[in-house]
Amino acid sequence: MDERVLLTGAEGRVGQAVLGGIGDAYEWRLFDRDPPAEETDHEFVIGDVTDDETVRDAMADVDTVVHLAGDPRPDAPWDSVLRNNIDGTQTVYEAAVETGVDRVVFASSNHAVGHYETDRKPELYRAHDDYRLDGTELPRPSNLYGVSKAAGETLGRYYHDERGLSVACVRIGNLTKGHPPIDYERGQAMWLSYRDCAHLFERCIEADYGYEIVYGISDNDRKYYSLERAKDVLGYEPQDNSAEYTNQGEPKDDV
Ligand SMILES: NC(=O)C1=CN([C@@H]2O[C@H](COP(=O)(O)OP(=O)(O)OC[C@H]3O[C@@H](n4cnc5c(N)ncnc54)[C@H](O)[C@@H]3O)[C@@H](O)[C@H]2O)C=CC1
Ligand SMILES: O=C1O[C@H](COP(=O)(O)O)[C@@H](O)[C@H](O)[C@H]1O
Repeated sequence: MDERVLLTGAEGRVGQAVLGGIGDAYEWRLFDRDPPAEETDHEFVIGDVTDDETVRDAMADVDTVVHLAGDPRPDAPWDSVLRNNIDGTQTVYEAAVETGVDRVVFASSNHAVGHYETDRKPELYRAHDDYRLDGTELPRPSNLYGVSKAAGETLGRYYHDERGLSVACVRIGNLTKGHPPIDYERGQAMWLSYRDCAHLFERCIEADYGYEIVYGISDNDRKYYSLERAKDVLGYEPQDNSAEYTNQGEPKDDV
């Protein structure tokens, strides 16, 4: 509870999953350009992540930044990802080193490596296929949004190597609440449940590391992302598996 954590993009889906699971575990300062939709007990800063002064001020006395704010749309246009994702992320890293923050956890995406799927789909989405990406591969973005996420990872590498910041980049799969994506093989292979999401970000706040790229998915039978690095370095222990649900999202126990 002594650890003070700044959460950018707190009002979004990932932010709500994190706060729903580990909202009581830390002293949070929430940050979003939108005001809170519901009353919150946590400190809340309304601001834009491209505004360096507001971002620096929000980092006062902060130990860790969980940086989620950005445009999450796979089809987002260049001007939006350039501003919200690339400029915003550089602003966050720079403010972190200037204010003495220990670590930044960056929300990267499956779309940073989407083109590894091109010649392997749909087979790699299936449980019998043992092809795995493990985080050591070069980016192969599927869109300009994925390019912006690869840029965020590279900025993190620079701020770690040159400025000594600890950085964990989580290539998040497909976060959905309650059950895996319906009728969508790709989404089921990279499903991240809400509780596994909260637990993974808790591990990113707690573990010791220099610079890491890990995959953020549940322990799905169908997976094509390795979870070894997240388990070994962060101590990630996922609880959920999309194979426990039907293609329509019903728990198999109930069917
Ligand atoms: N939801 C998912 O399955 C995945 C999400 N991600 C990444 O996780 C992060 C969060 O995604 P979601 O919660 O799904 O998106 P979301 O759209 O639900 O939430 C994003 C939040 O960031 C805020 N925001 C956007 N631009 C901002 C700016 N310039 N300054 C301040 N606040 C800003 C928005 O107001 C919103 O509350 C994003 O960076 C996204 O790229 C990555 C892979 C999968
Ligand atoms: O990065 C993201 O990825 C997920 C999954 O991508 P999809 O193309 O299979 O839907 C997406 O839902 C999310 O909005 C995005 O931020």
